[in-house]
Amino acid sequence: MIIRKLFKFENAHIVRGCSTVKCRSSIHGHSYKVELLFASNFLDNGQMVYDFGLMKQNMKDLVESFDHAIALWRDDDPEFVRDMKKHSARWVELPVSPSAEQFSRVIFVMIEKLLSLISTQNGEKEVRLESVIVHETATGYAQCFVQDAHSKNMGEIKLEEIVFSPQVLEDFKDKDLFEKIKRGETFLNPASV
Ligand SMILES: Nc1nc2c(c(=O)[nH]1)N=C([C@H](O)[C@H](O)COP(=O)(O)OP(=O)(O)OP(=O)(O)O)CN2
Repeated sequence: MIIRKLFKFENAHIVRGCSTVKCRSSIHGHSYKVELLFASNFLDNGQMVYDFGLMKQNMKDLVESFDHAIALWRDDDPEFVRDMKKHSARWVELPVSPSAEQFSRVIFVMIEKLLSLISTQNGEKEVRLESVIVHETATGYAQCFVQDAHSKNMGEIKLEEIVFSPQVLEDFKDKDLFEKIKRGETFLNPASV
C-alpha cells in the first residue's frame, strides 16, 4: 500500500549547464509541489499506513525549509553564491544543482533519514519512503526512488553538505531540527496531533 502527502513551497534558482537558455541564465522561481510517497504492508491502530497529520510536524518543516528561499549550488560561481547569500535571508546551499531531479533527491535523503529516526506510538510498522516527486511546474516533474537518492552517478548527497541559512534554521519550529537529524537523535511521534 502506498500513501502520498503533498507539500508546497516557492523557491528561486538558476540551473547552470542545462539546455534551456532562460533556465540556465536567469534567476527564476517556481511554485513547487512535493509529493512524499510512503509504503507499508501493515496498517497502524487507525488502519492507516502513517497518519497524514504526523507528516505535518518535522517532515513538513524540512520540505518547507525551501519556501521563499533561493536554492544555491555550492559549485556555482563563488561571486554569485556570495551575492545571493548577502541579499536573501533565506537560502539553502546544496552539493548539487537545484534541478527538479536534484530537489527530489535532496528531499528524499532528508526525509528518509528523519523517518529512520522516528519512534512511532500508534502501531505503525515497516513504513518506508517509497518515492519523492517534485513538480517544478504544472507540466514537469522529477520522481526519485531510493536507488536514485543514493546514486553516485548523480552526485552523492550528504546531509552534512546541505547548508541552511541562519534565517531558515531560525524559522524551524524546532530550531535544532536539522542538527538533531544530522546527529541521529531519535524523534518520538506525538500520541495525538
Ligand atoms: N528535466 C528537467 N528539465 C528542466 C528543468 C528541470 O529541473 N529538469 N528545469 C527547467 C527550468 O527550471 C524551467 O523554468 C522549467 O522548464 P519548462 O518545464 O520548460 O517550463 P515552462 O513553464 O516553460 O513549460 P511549459 O511547457 O510552458 O509548461 C527547464 N528544464
